Amino acid sequence: MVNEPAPAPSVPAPAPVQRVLVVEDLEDTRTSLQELLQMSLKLEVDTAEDGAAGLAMLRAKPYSLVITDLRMPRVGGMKLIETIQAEKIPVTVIVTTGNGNIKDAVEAMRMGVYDFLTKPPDPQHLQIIVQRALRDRALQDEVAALRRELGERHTFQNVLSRSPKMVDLFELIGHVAGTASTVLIRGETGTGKEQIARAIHQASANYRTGEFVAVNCGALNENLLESELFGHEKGSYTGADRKRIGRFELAHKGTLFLDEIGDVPMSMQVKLLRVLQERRFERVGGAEPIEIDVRVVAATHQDMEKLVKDGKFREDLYYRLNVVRIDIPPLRERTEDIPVLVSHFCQKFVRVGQKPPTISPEALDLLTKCPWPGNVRQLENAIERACVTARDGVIRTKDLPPEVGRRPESSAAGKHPFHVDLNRKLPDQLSELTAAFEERYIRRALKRSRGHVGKCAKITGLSRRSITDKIAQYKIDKEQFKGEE
Ligand SMILES: Nc1ncnc2c1ncn2[C@@H]1O[C@H](COP(=O)(O)OP(=O)(O)OP(=O)(O)O)[C@@H](O)[C@H]1O
Repeated sequence: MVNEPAPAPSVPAPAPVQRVLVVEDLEDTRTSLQELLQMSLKLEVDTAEDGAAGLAMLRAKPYSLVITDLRMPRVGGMKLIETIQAEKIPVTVIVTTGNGNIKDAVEAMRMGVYDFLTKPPDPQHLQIIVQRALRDRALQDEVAALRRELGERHTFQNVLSRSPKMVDLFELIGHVAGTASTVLIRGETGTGKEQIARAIHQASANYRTGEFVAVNCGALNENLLESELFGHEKGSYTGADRKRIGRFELAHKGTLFLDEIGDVPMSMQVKLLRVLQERRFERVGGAEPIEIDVRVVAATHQDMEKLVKDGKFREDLYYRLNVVRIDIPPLRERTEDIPVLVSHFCQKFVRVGQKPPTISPEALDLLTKCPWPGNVRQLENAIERACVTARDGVIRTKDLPPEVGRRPESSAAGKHPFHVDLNRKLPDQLSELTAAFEERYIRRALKRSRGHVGKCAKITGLSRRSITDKIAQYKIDKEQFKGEE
């Protein structure tokens, strides 16, 4: 399924430069605020004398921040805030208020404004609040842009999908990106858990400047895992002849990907829980606490609730990890992704100096019907192989591995041809049997005639026209017989 692109937003796009609008009816206050912001923070600052004028300016050009008085003639600050929200204008609002009107400011805060300042504002305080508001606005705009990108393109950081379930998941990534939350990704092997973890890292404004560090928790025994995650001091155990920096430290300001989290031994689970709670740990054999700011993304193919129920995984750690949960559906539940993935892998594995191969409809049909127990990785491997064997730039059924369900014989394969099912009517079963026999016969004849329709017609005693019809009816890829005997 291909979703329609999101409609173009009807509000002005977020401000590319950080422009501020001061809305204030008292001329002196208005100009002094403008000058202060221009001089101290070098910002571009416009002014309006009331809410109506301010609104007209907000609709005409993009601003990052509005600093507005609440009590003004014509349209006051509250009305301005309400309209900004109703029209979804992407701008941050700070209100200014006289000392006696704190109640109004509190009411405005309840409506979702960023902060309030009492008049006359202290210049230093004003600078700090405005800088913070502009920084947060920039982050919000970035996340919003990212969400639009994810929603529209169905592609992010090489994660491709056309499936509505996956597109929802992209939205979730966009949301998670703006937070520091721990994420638990669940999915069968090869569904793309690590790739999604990388996408979260890349999308996170706060963490993408650091490293993406992956650890396969299932591949290491308890001691190795501890030293791998936390590092060790020189001489902390026999053989530790040098200090070693652990993965948590390497991932500082970045993302730590804990793959196969369900395999972490119980004693290590306690240690992991402590780091997640306190964001600090000591190296093995060390006493000095090391503070870290890391986003943890864990992944598993296991049923975590069952592990918890069976006493193999700590419940408290499970809840710590499961703050945001991402379930990646298996490929067989999103077959609409198969064509787009196939074409992506054809481009990835194109042979040097050649154009990426195309795929025959019969081969694509087979790929769509395969249950793919190894999911996207298995599909990737199948296409990599097919790119090598494909002739004339086309991947045909014969280029696919047998496990994808390539059946040179009857579609009734697997069942005894004379399987009698008394729960079904005889004529129905007879016509199925005839069709299965016919398909088998035609395949054999095509094989002998090396895919040549005329010769196949001679062998079968049917017309060329009938052979062509039968080939279409049974979805036979006659090209696969070329060169075979
Ligand atoms: N949606 C996708 N678009 C493009 N490539 C994908 C997608 N999903 C997975 N892949 C590719 O499939 C392969 C397997 O993905 P990945 O290693 O992320 O899976 P995994 O779920 O972490 O596997 P495992 O459970 O075995 O650790 C990778 O080469 C990855 O690039």
